[in-house]
Amino acid sequence: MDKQQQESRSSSNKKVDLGEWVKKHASLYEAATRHPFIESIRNGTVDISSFRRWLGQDYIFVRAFVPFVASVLVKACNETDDSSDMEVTLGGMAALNDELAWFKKEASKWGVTLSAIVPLSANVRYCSFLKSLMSSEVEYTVVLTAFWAIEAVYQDSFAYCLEEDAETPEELKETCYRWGNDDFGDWCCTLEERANRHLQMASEDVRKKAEAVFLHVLELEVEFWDMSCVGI
Ligand SMILES: Cc1ncc(CN)c(N)n1
Repeated sequence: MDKQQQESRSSSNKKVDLGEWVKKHASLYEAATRHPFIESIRNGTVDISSFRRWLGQDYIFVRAFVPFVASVLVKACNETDDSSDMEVTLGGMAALNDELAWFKKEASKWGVTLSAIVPLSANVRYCSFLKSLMSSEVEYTVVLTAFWAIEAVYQDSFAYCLEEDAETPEELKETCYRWGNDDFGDWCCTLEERANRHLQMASEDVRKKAEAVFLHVLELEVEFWDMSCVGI
């Protein structure tokens, strides 16, 4: 075995997992999952105009998220022969169909006209980041990490609003339940396991890219919540 092979063998043996990155970057992870907007839902002081802004902007985000998830699915089919990867991503795609219908129903409940929503700059930045990840140049391990991080932030944030001591207003519980429910939590864990498996096999270079993408997702999530709160 030559030196390069030895290096690549030893890097692939190194234990990497997303839980370790969450601990390593705990303050940014916390900023994304315990944001003042989320805290305000949880303690019942949420400003309803902020909630309505979030709802309209998130509908636009989810529409941009669909082609991103489709691109993850294409990479899963091309780059791995493990059917579990395809199944977990396909499950995510199916959930997005319901999610878009849910946004329409919720928008009419809150008097938000979705066709009139103009994407705000934090949303534009996030959607263009998703687009950049759709390039065939971006490795499957990197996009799987991004996919997990994007979903995990919502799961963690909204599950927090459903904890026993939360004072989330009744009319917002359905929103929190959408991402905070246990089934979605289990699905996120499966996605995390798949991503960990690929990170474990990846080169050091790909792991570095995946970690940078994980951090960038957290920053964009913070900006997205900030955007929802402007003016309070
Ligand atoms: C901004 C954002 N991040 C994550 C999710 C969860 N799919 C979402 N709907 N919107």
